[in-house]
Parts: sequence; C-alpha cells; structure tokens
Amino acid sequence: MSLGTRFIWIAIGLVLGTAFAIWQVFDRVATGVVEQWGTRVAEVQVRYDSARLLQPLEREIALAHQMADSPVIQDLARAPDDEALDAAAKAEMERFRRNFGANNYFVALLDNGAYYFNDAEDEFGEQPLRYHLSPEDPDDAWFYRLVEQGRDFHLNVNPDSELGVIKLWIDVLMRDPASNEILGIVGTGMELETMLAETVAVDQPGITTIFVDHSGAIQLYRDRDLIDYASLVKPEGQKSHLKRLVSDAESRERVGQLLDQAQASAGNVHTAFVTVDGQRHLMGVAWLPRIGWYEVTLLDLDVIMPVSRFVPLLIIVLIALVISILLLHVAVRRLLLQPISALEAAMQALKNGRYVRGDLPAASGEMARLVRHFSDMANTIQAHTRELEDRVEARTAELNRLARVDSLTELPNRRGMQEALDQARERAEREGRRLSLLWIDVDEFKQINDDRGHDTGDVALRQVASCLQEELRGYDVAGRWGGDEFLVMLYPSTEERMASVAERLRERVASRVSVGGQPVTISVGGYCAEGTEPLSQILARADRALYRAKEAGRNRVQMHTVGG
Ligand SMILES: Nc1nc2c(ncn2[C@@H]2O[C@H](COP(=O)(O)OP(=O)(O)OP(=O)(O)O)[C@@H](O)[C@H]2O)c(=O)[nH]1
Repeated sequence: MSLGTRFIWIAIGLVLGTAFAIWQVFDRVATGVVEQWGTRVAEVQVRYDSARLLQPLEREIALAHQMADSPVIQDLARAPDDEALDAAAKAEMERFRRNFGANNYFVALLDNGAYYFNDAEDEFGEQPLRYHLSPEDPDDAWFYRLVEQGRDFHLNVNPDSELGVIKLWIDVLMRDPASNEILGIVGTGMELETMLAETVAVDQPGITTIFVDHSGAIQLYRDRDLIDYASLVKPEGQKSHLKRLVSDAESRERVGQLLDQAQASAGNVHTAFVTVDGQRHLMGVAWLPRIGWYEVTLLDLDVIMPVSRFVPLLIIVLIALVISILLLHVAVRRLLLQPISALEAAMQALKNGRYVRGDLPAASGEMARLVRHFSDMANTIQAHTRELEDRVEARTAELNRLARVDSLTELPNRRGMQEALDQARERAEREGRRLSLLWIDVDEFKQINDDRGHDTGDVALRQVASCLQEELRGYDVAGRWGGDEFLVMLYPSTEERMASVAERLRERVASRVSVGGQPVTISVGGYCAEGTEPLSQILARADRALYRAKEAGRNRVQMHTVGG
C-alpha cells in the first residue's frame, strides 16, 4: 500500500475516532445540560400549573365555605320540613348560585337526604329540591362517605348520573357552629371539560399536567379514561393511581417516593426521572395542602429540548474536523508525498542511468535537506560512474592496442599487421591503386641466439625494428610477423618504389645493426599487388620472393615477378 493510500486510511480512522469521541462528549454534555435545564423547567411548570388551578378554585372554595356557614341554610338543615325556612334557604341558595363561577350549587341535608341543585340555566329555579339521597344508592355513596369521614373539605371528580354531567365538585361539610354536628354538605360543581381546558390542556408539546388526590388517584388529566372518578368511594386497590402512567417497577417506586417527599415538604417541588410509554420523562411533584391534591408535571425532554437541536453544532464541528483533515492531507501531499514521489522517480532514473538534475522536486525543511543530500549523492555517483567509464574505455583501448602490438619491438604484432593489411587491401581495391608487401627475415638469426644468447637476439630484433620504423614514411606500416620475421606494407605503391624502399631497408639494417662487431643482415622478399588480389596470395608471393632471396645467398632483396 502506498504512503498516500495509507495516509488516507489513517485520516479516515482519525475522523471516525475523533467524531466518535466528540459524539460521546457531546451526548453527555448535551444530556447533562438538558437535564439541568429540564429540572428548572419542571419546577417552574409545577408552580405555574398549581397557580392556574388554585386561582379559580380558591374563590369557589371560599364561597362554598361561606355557604356552609350560612345560618339560613343551616336552619333548614335542622328543620327541613319547615316551609318558611325552606323559602328563605332557597333564596339564599339562589344568591350563592349567582355568585359561584359555574352558577350552580348543591345542598345535601343529612337529616332527610334532601338534595337541592340548580344550574347555570336556572333550570330548577322553581323546584331546586331534585331528589332525596339514599344510603342504599351507590350513586349517593359519596355523601355518606364524606359525612362518615368528617372531612370538612373535599374535591371530587364525579359523574352525576341523575344530571348527566361530569363535574369537579367542591364539597364542604356544613356543621352546627355550636355542637359541630354535621348538618349536610354544600358546594358547587365545575364542568370537568372547562377545568381540563383551563388547567391541564397545556399547548406546549412534551408537557403533561396531572392533578392527583391525596391518595395518588388521578383527578385531572387530558386522558379522560384514566381519571379516577368518584375515588372517594372506591377501595384503594381499584383507584386509577398516578403509578399507572409509568412503565416499570422502578419508576412506580420513584413516583411513590416523590408523592411522599412532596407531602412532607409542602411548597417544594420534587423531581425525578421516570419512564412513561418507554420514554424517559422528568416528573415534578408539588403538594397543594389547600385542596389536598398533588400537582404533577411530566416533561418529555426529548420533545421540549431534543438533543437533536444540538446536532447543527455537532455537524459544524464535524465539518471543521473533516476540512482540517483534508487541509492536513493536502499539506502532507505537498510537503511530503509529492517530493517523496519525485525523489523516488529521480532514484529510479539514477538507477537506470537516465538521471537529470532538474528532475528533483522543490521542497522545504527536512525534505529540502533530503533532496540536497540525494542530489549530492547522485552527483558523486555520476562523477564516479563517468570516471569509471573513462578508465574502462582507456583500459579497453590499451588492451586493444596491446593485443595488436608486439611487446618486444613495439611494432604491430601479427594480429595488428593482419588488420592493417586488410584495411590497406580494401582501400587499394576501392581506390584502384596498388600496394606492396615486403617480407623481411633476419639472416642466420638462430646462430645469433645460439652464439650470444637469447637476450642479445632480442636486442638485435629491437634494433632491426627501429631501423624499419625510422626508414619508413608515416603512412607505411611495419610489423613483426613472428620470430625474426617482419612485414612492411607500402600504400600507395609501385614496383619501383617498393624496390627502392626494400633496398634502403636492407642497407640501413646492414649498416646499423651489429652483434659482437658482426653486422646483422636481413633478406627481403617483395610483391607489389593489385587491390583486387586476396591477401593470402599477396602474402604467399612475398614469402616466395623471400625464399628466393635466402636461396640466392641472403642479405638481398628479391621481388616477385609474374611467372617467377
Ligand atoms: N632472441 C630471440 N630469438 C627468437 C625470437 N623468436 C624466434 N627466435 C629465434 O630465431 C631463430 C629463427 O631462425 P630461422 O629464421 O629459422 O633461421 P636463421 O637462423 O635465421 O636462418 P635463415 O633464416 O635461413 O637465415 C630461431 O632460432 C628462433 O628460436 C625472439 O623473440 N628472440
């Protein structure tokens, strides 16, 4: 895997790892902030909802108490069959009806069970005595239960099957001020729907308001089916308890604790997280001692302040992260990867012998130093290579030369001479001119070796070679053919010239070379040939002429003649 690909994988890993870490931190911080904020909201909401319920109720409750204290109505309660008292009490009741917010009232007398009621439409103004309560009628059980309990004040959500309405009843015990004896119950009924609309119907999504009575039974709640009607007369186990709203045992236990804590410190709001319909909710509870109810607020924090609100922030952070990584990637490419690639290409070129200085990348910092070191190294390698090549070339030329030069006389050896002859013959053929070959052999050379030693023989050979060289023109070639035999090639040439050169050579050797005072002589056989003749023939004819020179007594020149 290339460095660039590896870096991309590392960058992707970095982005994912950092994004995961950011998400973890973000989730915790956001949840913490939302929870803290939610707790404050729950406290405020509980107080607000409590005020909304208590405000309209307080006046009605006060009025109901006044009604219960009314001497006129109390007189009727003591003597329900007294018609004069009945008329006065009805007038008093009518006055209270007009004062009550819902413009209705009820008066129930313990003595004979008489139940007086008139509504907002004054439907029963003529005959407010609606019916008589009976301890045997389950619908009337509320009355007898309240009397039995002796509770001076009670709020009761109860359907009235006789009147066909569901109402929130304010029930106040009417007691004889002297004996404290219970005379009956008076009060007013508020339309449940109106109450629900005014109290628990909160427009804001995610906020649920519930009112429960002292036993935890649901009294005001947007879902009418969960309201515990007539809780007063129900056994504890059958009540629609607040705990019904939460999903698990742990949440139910928390609800119980919240109710206990709230009642123990009236006026304070207590909060805890509970699970409702599988969702985490924040529950705030306050005890309202004036009416003996609890105010409960449920906040669905995911709806009110979803953590998703923070997501744009998270996206900005992630985008910034990705951009940073991309910029880093571009920087790494520019500063590292591209110079490294160029350096690698330059190395490859150097390896293949095609390195050019300009191929090196522009870089900075450590990379520039690396490029500089590489450049120095490449230059040194190139210089060494050049030097080595020059040396090899020189050595090869030297070896070539040595292969063609006789080490004793420094004249071309047989191989060198052969090449020179080939070239001259081709040239003569090309130019249509003639060339001459002189075959020279030192006379009685074996004798010199035998008499004076081999080294003296070598000296004689060297002197003969010097004579040949000195006597020839620059473009004539003399070579040692082997042993004491020499060849001289003259080009261009004529027979006359050949004869004169041969004679000059013979004379010069005879006059210049001597061993132990005795002159050294040579015999020469010559042949002046056409360029078209094969070399073998030229050599053979010169050799035959030499043979004849030897035969004729040595120290002489003999030319080959056609037919000779
Ligand atoms: N000192 C020396 N002797 C050599 C060298 N090469 C060949 N010889 C000798 O040269 C002699 C050549 O003798 P020949 O050419 O056969 O005979 P010659 O004595 O010269 O007699 P003719 O040619 O008939 O005059 C031999 O004894 C070789 O051993 C050499 O490099 N140095």
